[in-house]
Amino acid sequence: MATSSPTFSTSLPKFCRPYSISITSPPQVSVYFKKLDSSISSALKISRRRTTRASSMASSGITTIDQNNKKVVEVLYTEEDLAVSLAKYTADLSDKFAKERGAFTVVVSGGSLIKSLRKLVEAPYVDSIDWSKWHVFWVDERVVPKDHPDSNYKLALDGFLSKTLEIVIPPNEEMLKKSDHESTIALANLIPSEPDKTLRTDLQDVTDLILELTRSDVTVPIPPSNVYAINDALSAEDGHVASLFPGHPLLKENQKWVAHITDSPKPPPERITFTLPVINSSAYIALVVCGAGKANVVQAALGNESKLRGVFLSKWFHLKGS
Ligand SMILES: O=C1O[C@H](COP(=O)(O)O)[C@@H](O)[C@H](O)[C@H]1O
Repeated sequence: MATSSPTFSTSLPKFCRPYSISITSPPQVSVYFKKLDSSISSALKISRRRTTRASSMASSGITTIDQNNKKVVEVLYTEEDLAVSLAKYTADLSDKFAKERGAFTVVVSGGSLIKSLRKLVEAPYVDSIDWSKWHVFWVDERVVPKDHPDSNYKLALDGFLSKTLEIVIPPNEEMLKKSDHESTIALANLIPSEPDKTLRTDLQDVTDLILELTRSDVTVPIPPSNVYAINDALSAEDGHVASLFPGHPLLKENQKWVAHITDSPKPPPERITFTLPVINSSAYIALVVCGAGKANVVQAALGNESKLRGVFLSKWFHLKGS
């Protein structure tokens, strides 16, 4: 895993320029699903032909293994099992990064992922995880007030983060009232930094924030290699990741770290999002897919015509038959 600290200029860091990013190769997914719908099975044929190792059938579902003997795609049959597996995976990574780097930088999406992360704030993980090492970012945020039901920030705070740590989340009425682009960026990115573990509430463009973190001793550089990004995407209607929608020009953005979208096909129309090069510079990317309506997009994504253009997954959690 790379540990280099990039040199920054006022322009975009080198590793965000097209094709110069240090990224891991997309995992060779070896798939062997016994119980998939015929539509999904057919989409998996190419992968299956490439299978070099058999999958194992765990009590909770099917685990697939790549050529490096790493579990890549895990199909769970209940949402409960998915949440347990996701918690273990995340807790293990937290442990690894905390020990190796002294920090664990996590990027979360909104959506149903937050509910699926609930096991992390239950025993045994809530006590075993060193939460003080966590640095949490949002992969995308809707431009709405932070107390709005559509806010990914609020979703994660209510459903997950406020139940962890002894994080003191100072209510900041002024910030909560703001709905402008800048405040969304600032508040969408919370840093429970040591030692006070409080939320950062100053207005700051997220790019500057990342650059500051990158330069600081508090944590190791975010891109290219110490981030764990967890996405809940593949929405029924489109198959987006973060606020990057199939067919949208923003998918091709390769100069900015964070981009603004004003015509999101999924409401609300105005959002901010990490760009694909930044997402792909994560050391680990997990995709959590729940919901019957997502079957078609799963088929496309696991097949050759991926709608997740260019997202290199480390781990895919798929809830079967929901
Ligand atoms: O709009 C968004 O939706 C997705 C997924 O939502 P879900 O309802 O299908 O779970 C989420 O990944 C993203 O962060 C969010 O802004």
